[in-house]
Amino acid sequence: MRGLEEEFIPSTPGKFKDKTYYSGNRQFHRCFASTSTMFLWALFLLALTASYLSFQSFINSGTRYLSSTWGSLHWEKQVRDSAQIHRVNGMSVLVTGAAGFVGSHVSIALKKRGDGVVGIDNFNNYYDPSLKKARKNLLNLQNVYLIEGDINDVHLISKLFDIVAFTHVMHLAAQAGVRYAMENPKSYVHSNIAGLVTLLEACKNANPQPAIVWASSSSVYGLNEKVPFSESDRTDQPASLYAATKKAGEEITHTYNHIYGLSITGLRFFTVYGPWGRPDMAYFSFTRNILQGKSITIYRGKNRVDLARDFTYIDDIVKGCVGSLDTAGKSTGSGGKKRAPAMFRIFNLGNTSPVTVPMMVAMLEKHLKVKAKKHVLDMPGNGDVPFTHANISLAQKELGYKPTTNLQTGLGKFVRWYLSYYGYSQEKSMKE
Ligand SMILES: O=C(O)[C@H]1O[C@H](OP(=O)(O)OP(=O)(O)OC[C@H]2O[C@@H](n3ccc(=O)[nH]c3=O)[C@H](O)[C@@H]2O)[C@H](O)[C@@H](O)[C@H]1O
Repeated sequence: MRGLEEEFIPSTPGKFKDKTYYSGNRQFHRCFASTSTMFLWALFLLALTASYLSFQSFINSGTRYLSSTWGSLHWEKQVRDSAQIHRVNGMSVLVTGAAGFVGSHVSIALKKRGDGVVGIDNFNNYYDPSLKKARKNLLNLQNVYLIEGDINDVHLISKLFDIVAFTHVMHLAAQAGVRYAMENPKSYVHSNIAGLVTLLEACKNANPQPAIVWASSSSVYGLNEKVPFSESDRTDQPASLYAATKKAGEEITHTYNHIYGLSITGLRFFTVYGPWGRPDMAYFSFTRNILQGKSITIYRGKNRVDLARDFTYIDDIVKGCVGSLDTAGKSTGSGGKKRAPAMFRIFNLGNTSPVTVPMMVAMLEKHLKVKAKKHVLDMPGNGDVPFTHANISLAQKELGYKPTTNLQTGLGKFVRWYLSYYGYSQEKSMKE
């Protein structure tokens, strides 16, 4: 009887011709050979995959570093560099709406004095985005990094707080404009309510929590007839959806202050104007139309009373914003929990000297040296209020706020900027 070994391994290979054995052996060899080949192939494929993956990760890290899209290493570096503080006791500020009128001015003022600034703006087309791009170029010159993104983007906002321990948030991103709310109500809810809440959630979760200064509006005084408007006056009669969303913002921020210990300062801006302003505002569109020889519509209130605004020059508003950041108390929460009561403030930032709309037009005519073609119309029921007038004593006391530019001077500066930016010609004005 052949042993097991004999059965499979011939004593003299090639001599033994047993068919059964031979074919079994061949099968064994085939089987052995194919297993080892497969093993080798598997090893080879494994090595190939490993080297491919490491090459891919090398490529990825290179691309991540070089790419400027958000989340890339290069992007993170730009954000960190821009947030770097260059003065003693400086702050690191996230400015939302930084390509906007007030946002761009505040960002530059902060950066110039050595604070760290990172801007974010969604560059929407409520008015010509090319003006926003031009403001972005100004910010670039001052080394302010401006991210193109929406405050509703939860991932982007929380990523920003992961990268930088912002000490302050200057929240100026909003859907502005009183009358446009009738055309596009949802955009007010999207930016002024949903966007605000997204931002506050990120601030609440941040560690450390930043102090927040944000733009409310004089429009919250609505149909109030008591003048001048004081912060303690009633604000429960908004005349437009814009005003209602700003008032809602005041209530929402109060909630986050109360529950999570966020330090909040709300600023009620009064019809801000000046160089690099918003083309949708009356002083701006009137200038364009006067230069183009087109007529302008001047609204008139009940009983033929002229409408009036407490027009406030941009540099004064910037001082109020910076003063608010400088005096803001720290937020007290951490890990989403309030540790102690935090500061909650609301200030009027106005000029304290209202001017009627026809008077404003007369000033523009003087600066432009062109007569306006005026078309006077009774104020339509579109959300407008007949007048605004700020009492600024609280801001004076707490922030040292003191407006220094009257409308005549401020419009002169605006017109000089307008002409240098757009020129006199109609062709250039079409850029708006
Ligand atoms: O303080 C604010 O919180 C708000 O200020 C600004 O709103 P308003 O004060 O309404 O400014 P603006 O539109 O320039 O109209 C000025 C005057 O011109 C009158 N007006 C306007 C247009 C027109 O064609 N004719 C006209 O007579 C008009 O009836 C009004 O009497 C911001 O836009 C707003 O976003 C918000 O920040």
